[in-house]
Amino acid sequence: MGSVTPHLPPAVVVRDLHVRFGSVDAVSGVDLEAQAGQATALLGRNGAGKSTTMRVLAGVVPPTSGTVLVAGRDVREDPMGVKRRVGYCPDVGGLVPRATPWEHLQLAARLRRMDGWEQRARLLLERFDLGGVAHRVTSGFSHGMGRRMSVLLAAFHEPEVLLLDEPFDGVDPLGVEATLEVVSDARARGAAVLVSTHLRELAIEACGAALVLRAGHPVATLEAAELVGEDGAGVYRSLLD
Ligand SMILES: Nc1ncnc2c1ncn2[C@@H]1O[C@H](COP(=O)(O)OP(=O)(O)OP(=O)(O)O)[C@@H](O)[C@H]1O
Repeated sequence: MGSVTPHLPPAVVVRDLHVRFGSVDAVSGVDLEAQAGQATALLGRNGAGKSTTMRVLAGVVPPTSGTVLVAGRDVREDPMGVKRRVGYCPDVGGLVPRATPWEHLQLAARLRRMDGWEQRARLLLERFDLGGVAHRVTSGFSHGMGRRMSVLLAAFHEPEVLLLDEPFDGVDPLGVEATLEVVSDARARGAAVLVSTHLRELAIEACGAALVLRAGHPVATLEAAELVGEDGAGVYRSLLD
């Protein structure tokens, strides 16, 4: 009998997710599966429900209803377990204004008991062109510098599931390149990656598949190839209208 590859459960499973804030239905009926080694984009206009979905996956916002499993943990039953297994770059905030990049990485390493973290910290800081400001408090950072630092911090501990919410927003080409490398490295070591963005072209570069949301509803699941070029732009526009 030939050898059989063991069937791994998906790293992320979302079934019929609903999130309601008062009278606002932020997310309505989202289904999603992400496998280890895959990157999936969450695409959609402002207010489509991308960040809310990411916050649920990060264990920060509880689902109103539906099932959400991240790295085998149920976000409702074990949000701390989820937080331990993900790396989350929120769409805004996430950095301590009075701490330096080095202090952020030092604290993350201590909390996660990472050995020999200094070399990886230095490498990532150089990759994101933050080596020169490693010891400057982040309160003075530009928007793009803050974005780059948030992506770096999310990926630093090599999480099972990497969640990047608007990682390209206001980021220069070098930062975009570094972020694409981080996504590619994470996939290569078997992490599942989710990238929320409204930038179709960067979603295609970073991810193999995309879930398009409109007003909280899932409207299509596409292969990245279906979104390429003029034809892809047309497909995307038609999904948003
Ligand atoms: N804490 C909250 N309280 C009330 N409404 C909220 C809250 N968070 C999100 N919403 C609403 O939920 C909807 C989805 O918002 P969300 O931030 O998830 O969209 P998004 O796709 O990430 O948008 P953007 O591209 O602008 O970041 C919007 O109508 C928003 O106003």
